[in-house]
Amino acid sequence: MTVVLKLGGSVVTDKETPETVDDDALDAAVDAIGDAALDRLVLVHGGGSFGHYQADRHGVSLSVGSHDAPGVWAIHDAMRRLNDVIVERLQAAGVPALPVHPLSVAVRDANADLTLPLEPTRTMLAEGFVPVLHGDVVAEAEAGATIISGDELVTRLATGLSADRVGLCSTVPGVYDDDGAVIPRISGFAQVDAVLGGSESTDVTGGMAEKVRALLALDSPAQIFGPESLPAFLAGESAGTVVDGGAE
Ligand SMILES: Nc1ncnc2c1ncn2[C@@H]1O[C@H](COP(=O)(O)OP(=O)(O)OP(=O)(O)O)[C@@H](O)[C@H]1O
Ligand SMILES: C=C(C)CCOP(=O)(O)O
Repeated sequence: MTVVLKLGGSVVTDKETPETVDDDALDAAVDAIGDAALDRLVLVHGGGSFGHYQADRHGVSLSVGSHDAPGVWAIHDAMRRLNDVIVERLQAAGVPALPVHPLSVAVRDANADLTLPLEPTRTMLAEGFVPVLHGDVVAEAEAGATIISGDELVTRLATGLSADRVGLCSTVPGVYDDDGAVIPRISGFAQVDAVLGGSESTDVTGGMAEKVRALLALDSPAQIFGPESLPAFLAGESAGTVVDGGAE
């Protein structure tokens, strides 16, 4: 059973304060992951107040690249430092976590199509490690370097590793409808187009709308849920909103 789980940057950082880890939220997530002790778990984390802040500052986004090496490095460095904290906390809780930095392995061509070699992640999994990837900057032909979101990594990993379960843990308990109630199941974008806004704070990768779009493109159902439902997701229960594009 292969599980791909993204810890939202909004969950593990204080998104309003640049480069600040939300220690309590991260510790709670790490405890849940440690308690679940899953066999084949791949983790991805987002940028929160680390990557998005730096990306905004240096004018780099999913579509706008940069050739400014110090700027590109500042974005990567912020993400790497957040990744360091997450890997260290996981290891301290007994989880055999190791980093996989997308900048060093992934690339986009001149059409912005992504190549993400999965061998490092696959081999780590086979050897009993828990690979921890993160939203990052990647080299892009004719554009310098652009952002890759944690959500895009999740969909690539889910497909490439034939994941059995996919979860996005965000700050909200699921995708809200017009009345603020959690929608139990989304099977097509038209169903939610009107209610899906972007993220409330600095977020260069599109917030909830892009999450739903990305998950709808998967073959298997995925779940969007809040931190309170992380133990349930890890236990194999359904949590938050199920996004099931295969049912379309
Ligand atoms: N209909 C909706 N239902 C739920 N959340 C919504 C909706 N529309 C917009 N949002 C916003 O989407 C946010 C979640 O997206 P965001 O990109 O911040 O999540 P994340 O993955 O946790 O963070 P990051 O992108 O930093 O990793 C919520 O905090 C909320 O403000
Ligand atoms: C902004 C950067 C570098 C990463 C974005 O990843 P996300 O928070 O998953 O959208």
